[in-house]
Amino acid sequence: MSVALGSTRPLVVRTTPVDDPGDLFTRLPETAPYAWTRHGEGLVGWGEAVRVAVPPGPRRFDWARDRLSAMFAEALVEDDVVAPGSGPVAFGSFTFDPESPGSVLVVPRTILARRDGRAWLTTVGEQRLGTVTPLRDPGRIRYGDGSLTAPEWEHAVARAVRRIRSGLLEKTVLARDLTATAERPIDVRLLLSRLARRYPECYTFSCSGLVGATPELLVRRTGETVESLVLAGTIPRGTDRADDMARGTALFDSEKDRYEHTCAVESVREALGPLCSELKIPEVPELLVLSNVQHLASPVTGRLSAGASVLDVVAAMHPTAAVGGTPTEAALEVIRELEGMDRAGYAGPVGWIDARGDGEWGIALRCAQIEGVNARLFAGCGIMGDSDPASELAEAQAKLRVMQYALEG
Ligand SMILES: C=C(O[C@H]1C=CC=C(C(=O)O)[C@@H]1O)C(=O)O
Repeated sequence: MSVALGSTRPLVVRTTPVDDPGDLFTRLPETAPYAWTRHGEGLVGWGEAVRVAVPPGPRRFDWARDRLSAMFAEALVEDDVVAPGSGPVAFGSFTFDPESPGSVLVVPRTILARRDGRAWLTTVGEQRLGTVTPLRDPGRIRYGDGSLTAPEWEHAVARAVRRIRSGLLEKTVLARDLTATAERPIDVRLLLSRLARRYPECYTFSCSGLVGATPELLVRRTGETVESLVLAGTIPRGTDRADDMARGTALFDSEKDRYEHTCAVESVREALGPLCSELKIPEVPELLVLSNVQHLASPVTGRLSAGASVLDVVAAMHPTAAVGGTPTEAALEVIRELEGMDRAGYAGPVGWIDARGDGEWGIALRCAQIEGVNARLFAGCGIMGDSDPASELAEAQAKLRVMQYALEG
């Protein structure tokens, strides 16, 4: 099923260079902003020229690719920039579970981009300048439990640990949700600005109400080159520099975290290997230090052997063991049974694709689904046979603080 807003005639797309627009978020109108940025660069969009509801099912990525290829192939495009992200672009968010509804692709009416010293504006159809209103504060935020209370979630972690120890699987990832209610409608632009300022290393995203700052790049495709940043293994930040360094070292030396990380790296190797003629994965991870936590991180690069689009690569990679587990099917079964919730877009792929098949997709972590005054926040942790439920809860709380900060400032 697909729903096209506006005309079903070919899209008329025009991309022109523009002067450096500065902070991209200051150009966004309040209604339905789209974003994918890091270190002040990337794409923001607004208005909806086309919205496509992707039907659930195991072939949803292929369906989405075919639908977009057909739409982009018949578009009338004038592109004076010709760079990844110029010409027609769709933002997208896919649910974690292929059987859950809610996966969506949107071609914004206007996209403003800034990258490598260049900036450009893409318009689809008639140009309508969105009115930029001042950012609005949502007022006091009240939090509530999501599907499980904290003790219930610890209990679920303990059950997962028992399953792992019984030999049914090696690793799973359990997530929890929190609800938040604001006094006034939540202005997504305010969340984006706060997230980008505090988490410049992360990819700040907004797509159809799913808003967050993820450190985990699932895949960037630029022509034949693919890049990914595999994360798994986490420790909260320390209280001072010495404590921070000690924790970083402990994370690096932790057998549990190193093995958890290896599972995630191997799942990426398995997924990318068949698509690539060349794949470089470092033997030893590095530390990624964020404002709230530190992660074990492995930057991966590869050369695509056949003309796979970024969505084909996403299809092959999702779900990695950083958000699913090892082996995948057994881990997903444990998640379905123990989490007691639908993850919706959390831990699913989020990002953008252009008509050349280039694009950037992250794993939607450190995020919330926003609707009016309501938000649903998510965070999860890799669970191993020696996981301690209380430490996993503390880690989940540290991850939830990203969106709590975005809401409260
Ligand atoms: C599942 C999440 O994080 C994943 C990514 C990085 C580190 C993780 C960990 O150490 O557990 C998780 O695998 C989340 O942030 O909700």
